[in-house]
Amino acid sequence: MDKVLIEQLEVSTVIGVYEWEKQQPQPLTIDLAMDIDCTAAMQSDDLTDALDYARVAELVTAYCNKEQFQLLEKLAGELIRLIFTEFSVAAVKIKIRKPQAIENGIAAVECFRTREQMN
Ligand SMILES: Nc1nc2c(c(=O)[nH]1)N=C([C@H](O)[C@@H](O)CO)CN2
Repeated sequence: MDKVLIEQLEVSTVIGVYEWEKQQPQPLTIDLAMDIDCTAAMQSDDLTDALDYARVAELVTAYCNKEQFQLLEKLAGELIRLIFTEFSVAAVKIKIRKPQAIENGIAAVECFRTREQMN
């Protein structure tokens, strides 16, 4: 299966289980890999036949700006659901890094779901 990727998308959102984390947004970095058949775009050279990664990035960024969750897992699941709702992709892999979570490393969550798994 072909994939359209977005790597190291920087967003800001209110996320965390502790009270101090709920007071202000913090940075996250998101990688997305979306399974989609690129045959039509290969042949036509037309953006309307492609998954427009710029639109996906805008949607994900706007969603993170307005929503608030405790867990990275919840945000990952909601972003996967949003992408399936808005775009004709067959599967989504998402990795969300939370650089400020731990002092001596980078915490992250990675999730993969097919469209069927989310139904
Ligand atoms: N698996 C997870 N573990 C933790 C999360 C999370 O979202 N998923 N979140 C926290 C806290 O919010 C932490 O980031 C504060 O430093 C702890 N563990």
